[in-house]
Amino acid sequence: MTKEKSGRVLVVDDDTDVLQAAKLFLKQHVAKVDTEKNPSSIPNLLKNYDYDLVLLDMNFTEDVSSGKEGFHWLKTILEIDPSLAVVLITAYGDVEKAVKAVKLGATDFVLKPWQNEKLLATVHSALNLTESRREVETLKTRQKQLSADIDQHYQDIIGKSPAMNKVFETIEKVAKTDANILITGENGTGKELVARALHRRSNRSDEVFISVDLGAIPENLFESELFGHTRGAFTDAKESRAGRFEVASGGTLFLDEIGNLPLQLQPKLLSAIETRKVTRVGSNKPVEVDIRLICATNEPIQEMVHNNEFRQDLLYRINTIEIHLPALRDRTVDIPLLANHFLKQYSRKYDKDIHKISDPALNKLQSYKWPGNVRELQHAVERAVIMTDHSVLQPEDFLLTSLHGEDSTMVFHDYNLEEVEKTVIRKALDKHEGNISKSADELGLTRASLYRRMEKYDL
Ligand SMILES: Nc1ncnc2c1ncn2[C@@H]1O[C@H](COP(=O)(O)OP(=O)(O)OP(=O)(O)O)[C@@H](O)[C@H]1O
Repeated sequence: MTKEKSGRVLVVDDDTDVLQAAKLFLKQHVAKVDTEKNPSSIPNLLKNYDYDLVLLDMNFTEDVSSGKEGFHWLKTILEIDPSLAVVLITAYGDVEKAVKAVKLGATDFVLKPWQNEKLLATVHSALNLTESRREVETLKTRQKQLSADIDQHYQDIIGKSPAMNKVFETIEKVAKTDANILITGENGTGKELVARALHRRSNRSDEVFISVDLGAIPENLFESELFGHTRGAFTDAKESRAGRFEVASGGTLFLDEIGNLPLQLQPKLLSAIETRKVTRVGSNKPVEVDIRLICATNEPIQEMVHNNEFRQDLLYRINTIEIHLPALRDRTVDIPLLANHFLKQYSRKYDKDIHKISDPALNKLQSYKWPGNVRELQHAVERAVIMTDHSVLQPEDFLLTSLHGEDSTMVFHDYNLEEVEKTVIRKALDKHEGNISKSADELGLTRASLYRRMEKYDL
């Protein structure tokens, strides 16, 4: 089977013989070849037709041999389409000018008279370059769109309590610096929301925001997830893979649940932060990375340092600035604000005409302990919006597990072992507010086997 020809080439030269020779030869190898004698037609041609490569003469007769015309047209082409490859056609003796042109953005040059194989090799590599540049552009656009979609769920940070005002002030002060930030707070208090807000307001906002939940990675995969691996580094490593540090380079890396980082990996993280280099598992070659690091934890990290579970030197590195998010029960003035914000969001989403939460319902929400914090409030409002038949939400629309958030009785509908196991796991998770390490400890399981069971029971 013959390979389909690809690549659309425009050749611009005021020598008709050169144009003819180029066309005759190139049309055997690429999809389309257009030729043009007059360089001032270039802008029009680029506007009306799609090209992947322009072969451009350096010297047009009007300004013989100064090459100025060539530079001028090179600049014009790249202004119209910066992803287009431009290969200059130069005479012997013009090499200096050709080098200058490459500095100005030309992809390469060929010397006149050319050897066909050489010309073809240059054309092919220039076409490949255009293709890669365009692929990168598409991927960047796609990635921006995806990030924007994710970010939509993380837009406004709602709050007017003094504690939240302090958080807003700190965000404004530190976002534009590259300082490492540690965000502390219970589950569901908005740590990821704050991390994304910091990224969005930083000088890296056009780059990626990569979030890694260290609480959700099995222990044996930690190292390769963060630092990458080479092919064959371990049994399952069928291909080389970049770690999250490399992927996040240029942007922000958000390490959630940093307290879960195994002690033996902590020196490697410390060294990555200090040297700004990472080494893939199975490799000896460090790769430079440029990241802004934001970490978050819901564990008492100072206590972990005290118990030798977290390295003091690593903590000093990651917490240049610390932002603490208070538990929702400690900022009850924010509850009506948040509840109304979620009410608006979910009435729109589920197309329901609910315009208010009654005062008694708000009182009920304000006296609840919210062990799952804002995330739990968000789900409570979502469920109320879906289930209610009222246009004003009433106390009975909110099903809160217990007004004190600590229901310690265990009720089994039968003694089916799976049912019992599921209930016990759910209770342990509730007790430790979703903290996997603590729940696993209490249940006498490894974190990995707790994850397996949670998956099995859909918890
Ligand atoms: N102040 C706030 N204003 C608006 N929405 C909030 C606020 N705080 C949290 N949320 C919402 O609550 C949910 C949980 O927030 P987020 O994921 O940032 O919490 P987290 O502290 O990172 O949780 P975890 O510790 O479980 O990772 C998200 O949907 C977020 O948009």
